[in-house]
Amino acid sequence: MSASVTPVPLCLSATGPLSGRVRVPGDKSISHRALMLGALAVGETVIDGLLEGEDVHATAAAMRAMGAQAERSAEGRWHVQGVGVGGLLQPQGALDMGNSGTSTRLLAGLVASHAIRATFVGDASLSKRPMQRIITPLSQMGARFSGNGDRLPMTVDGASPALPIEYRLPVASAQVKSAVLLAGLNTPGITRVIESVPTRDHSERMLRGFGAQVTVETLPDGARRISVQGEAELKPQQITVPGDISSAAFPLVAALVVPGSEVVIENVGLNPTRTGILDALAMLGLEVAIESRSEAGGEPVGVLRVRHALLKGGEVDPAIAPLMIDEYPILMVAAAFAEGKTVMRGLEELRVKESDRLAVMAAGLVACGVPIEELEDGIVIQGSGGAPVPGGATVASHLDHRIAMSFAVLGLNAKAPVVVDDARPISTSFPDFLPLMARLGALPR
Ligand SMILES: O=C(O)C1=C[C@@H](OP(=O)(O)O)[C@@H](O)[C@H](O)C1
Ligand SMILES: C=C(OP(=O)(O)O)C(=O)O
Repeated sequence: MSASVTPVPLCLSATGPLSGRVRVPGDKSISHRALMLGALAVGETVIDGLLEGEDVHATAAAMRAMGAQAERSAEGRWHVQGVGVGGLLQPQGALDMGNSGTSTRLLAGLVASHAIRATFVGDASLSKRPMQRIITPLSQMGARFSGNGDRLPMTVDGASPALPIEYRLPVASAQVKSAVLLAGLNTPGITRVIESVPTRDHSERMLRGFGAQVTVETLPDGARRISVQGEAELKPQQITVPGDISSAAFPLVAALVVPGSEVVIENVGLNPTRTGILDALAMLGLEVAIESRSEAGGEPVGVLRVRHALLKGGEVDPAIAPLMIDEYPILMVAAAFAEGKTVMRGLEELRVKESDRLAVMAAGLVACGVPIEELEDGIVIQGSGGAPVPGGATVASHLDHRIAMSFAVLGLNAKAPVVVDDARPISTSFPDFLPLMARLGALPR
């Protein structure tokens, strides 16, 4: 999916203080969902602030291939003409999901309850990621899967009518929860998902916003049961996508680790199911200041101000993992500069992201001279106490945007430059990462 077919290395080295005010691009999770639900509504949904990263483009292309229209107008506003729940058409070719797990798993849910067949393909990273987690519940709803076991390429034959199920998530995963809820939209009766641990709730919020009947109950054991009434009629919406806290985390940690820095980050989505990174930093002694809170697209938004600070090592409560799952790589970079040891556990899910983020971060940190111990489900990092880390290594990004951006940030306070072997994956989620960092004063060499 990337424009260039050869790796594009990126070299970052120690910089002076970072300063300025920046605005992060639209939230990736919310952008995918806005396109999908817009494509299932009857009429035109208008979206402002959509993330224009490769992952979201993969979703837009898939919705077009299944009959919806999704176009960007000159001023950057997206217009989606939906086909209505039940109206998705058989795509003519394979759906190319690129690097995007969210596109694949949520769209498989949509296809699962339509009388169509779709084949999903992806890049080398996505083709290694497990799909059994969606195959199990969607098969119970009547969809049939064939292809390559629980890996892509994967063909889904949707069921019509699909069967409503009640499904308890065996792993904390918003993608699996959303796949089942989206399948439930075109399923007669009520489809229910139970999650013992809360995960990002953008699907629930946006389904309600589009007029679907969604209820959330707390069960006696504390789990949440989310129910969606099937054969829903979705009403088109006007959506403003808030900025992505997962993207904001990179300039935030950059300001934290580069001496003398002070950075303001605008338009940061602060949905409580996404703000675990702020809680983790607070556990390590840093309260990030939140200024002027507002709301966008049914989600809380705020302005973050962060200054250089010395974190204190400690234990990050594993219970917050689902609320910051994508921010662990950059939190590990923050921990590399803390005073003392930081322990992060409960992170098995990191092993099945765009790369095995535990192994890849561990290898990159070791290469950059940061003492670590990799655990089965986590990592222990010995911080430098604020001093520059040695650096002076080339780190492999393994087609993983968050790994590439994390090591770019590490390079900003390293004795010798840090090279990321391939920066192309950054455009899956944060195409403007380098220009934004440059505006703050961090220029690649
Ligand atoms: O639902 C979503 O939009 C996402 C859920 C998370 O994945 P899991 O559900 O696999 O934890 C997260 O890692 C991913 O970046 C986006
Ligand atoms: C895990 C991620 O995304 P996805 O699962 O959509 O590939 C991510 O963005 O960090």
